[in-house]
This record gives sequence, C-alpha cells and structure tokens, in this order.
Amino acid sequence: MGISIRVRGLHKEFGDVAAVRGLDLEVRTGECFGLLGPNGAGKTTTLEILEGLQTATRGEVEVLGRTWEKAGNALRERIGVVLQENLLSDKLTVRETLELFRSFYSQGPDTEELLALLQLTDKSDSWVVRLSGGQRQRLSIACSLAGDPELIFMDEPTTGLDPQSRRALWQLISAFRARGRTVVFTTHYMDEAEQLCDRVAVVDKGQVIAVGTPAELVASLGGEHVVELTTQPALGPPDFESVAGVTAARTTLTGRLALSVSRPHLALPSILARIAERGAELSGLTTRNATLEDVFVSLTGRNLRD
Ligand SMILES: Nc1ncnc2c1ncn2[C@@H]1O[C@H](COP(=O)(O)OP(=O)(O)OP(=O)(O)O)[C@@H](O)[C@H]1O
Repeated sequence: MGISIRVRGLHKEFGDVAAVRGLDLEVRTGECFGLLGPNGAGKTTTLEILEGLQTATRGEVEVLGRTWEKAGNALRERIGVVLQENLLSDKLTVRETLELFRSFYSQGPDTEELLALLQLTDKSDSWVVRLSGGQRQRLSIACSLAGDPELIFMDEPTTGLDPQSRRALWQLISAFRARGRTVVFTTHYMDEAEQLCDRVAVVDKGQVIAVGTPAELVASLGGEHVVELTTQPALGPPDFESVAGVTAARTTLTGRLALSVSRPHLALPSILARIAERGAELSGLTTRNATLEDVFVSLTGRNLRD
C-alpha cells in the first residue's frame, strides 16, 4: 500500500506559541485517518500545513509524494479541503457556488452529480445565506469534491451537525474511501473516530503521542472494559490500584471512579471485597467498553475536554 502523506519533525511556531512541536505522521493511501486531540493540540495547524495553506517553521512534509514548494499547483488539483469554518459566499446560489468551485479544476464530476450526491438538488437555486447549518456543511463538502480529489482533508466536518446529517456524512466518507481514496480528518468525537477511522493519531501539545487502529489503541490500555463506580464514603484511585484484575484507576470528570479491567466478571468480586475492606458502601456501578477517550486519559492524565 502506498503512502499518501509523510510528515517528519514538523514544527510550527506563531511568535512565542509553539503550535506543532516535532510531529511525525504517515497516512497510507486508501485509509480513513483521524487526528484526535483536545482543543489547541495543533490539529488544525497540522492540517493547514498539509493542505498548503500554511508553511511549516521546519520539518518535512510530503503529500501524494510531492512537496508544496515544488508542486503546489499540481497538488491543489489532486486534493479536496473542508475547512473548519466554511467560507462560502452568501450571495451565490448553491449551483453557482458549485460551478465556481468546479471551474477551479481541469476535471471532475458535473454539478448535477455533486448536487445529487450531497442531497442538495432541491436547494440548487437557493441562496447560500438561506441554507441550514447542515446544508451549508454539505455544500462545503460538495465543493471539496469538485475536482474529484484523490485525497480529502476535513477539519471537524461534523461539528454542529444534527445526528442525521452526521450519519449521512459518515456514509459519504465511507463511500469515498471505498473507492480507494484517502481521507484525513480531525474530530473531537470519540465515536466518530472509532467508527470511521482505519487508524487514528492521538495528538497532544503539538505531537503525535499514539497511533494505531482504534482497537489497537484501546487494547494498549491493558483492560478493554471500564468499571465505573461510586461509594459512600468516597474512595480514591489509590484504594484500587492493587486490586487483582484492575490495570488502572482514575477519577472521572463527574467524580466517579473508573477502573480499567480486562475481564469484569473476574475483577468485580475483588473490587467489591476492597470496598468492604475500606468500610465503604457501593452507591452506583456500571460497566462499559473502553474508548479512545480512556486511551487519551491514560496517556496524558487529562480528559480530552479539560
Ligand atoms: N494564527 C495563529 N496565531 C497565533 N497562534 C495560533 C495561530 N493558529 C493557532 N495558534 C495556536 O496554536 C495552538 C494550536 O492551535 P490549533 O488550532 O492547531 O489546535 P487544534 O488542535 O486544531 O484545536 P481546536 O480543536 O480547538 O481547533 C493553539 O495554542 C492556538 O492558539
């Protein structure tokens, strides 16, 4: 399998702010790749450098085997971009907007095809200013497909969308990928990364701190299930660190104890015994599968939304 993106030692500084600090990345051709991380981690900056919209302070960046310095125009023909904030003109209709974007490329699908693909045929004569948030986002995506790109970048494509539009976009991304094309996107949504991505890079403080399939990343926790509980009086993570079968213990944002375990049915009796030993009573208990959020917490000691 070919490599569509290769990044080595990428740095980007804005004055005193180091937005990206030695980031390495490889995206394979044909995969759906997610950049996952908290606000300010450097995801947008990295994406904009890959898109040729910003220049790196230092480091190597190759997109589709070329560099932006040497092959900017050729690269622009081969990629599609969905920015975090869509910058469409309110004073054009949906069809005019698509025709404008189509005119930037030497080849690509015709406007009617794009309208149908993004379910915008009914809206083709509406002014952009009259569209709902979801419709605008669909139009941004239609614009990004106007040159029939091999590689598409999307910065938080589903933020602010209703659940139905989100699912429609997931299908579209899957269909694009099924045609052997490559997708790179950023997201704050764990479920989105888990469902859509072949591989995910967890980004924190301008670096990639883990990369793998969602399943590999979750398995790296050493416990694929999480037991969440509350007790009276409240116990803390240290009370559970030596309990057989518990691989990690932490307090959640909502003040519950979260214990990572591989086999809940084997770990639960020891957990209950420890609560009794400490003279506490169980006041709530749930079990769930571990998620990429747990991976982030385990790697950084922070929640994604801190
Ligand atoms: N043009 C700029 N000038 C100064 N600082 C910037 C600029 N762009 C980004 N930054 C800073 O760089 C850091 C990384 O920002 P970036 O937008 O890349 O993060 P992000 O991971 O995409 O976050 P979010 O999820 O909020 O979009 C932040 O501290 C941000 O304030």
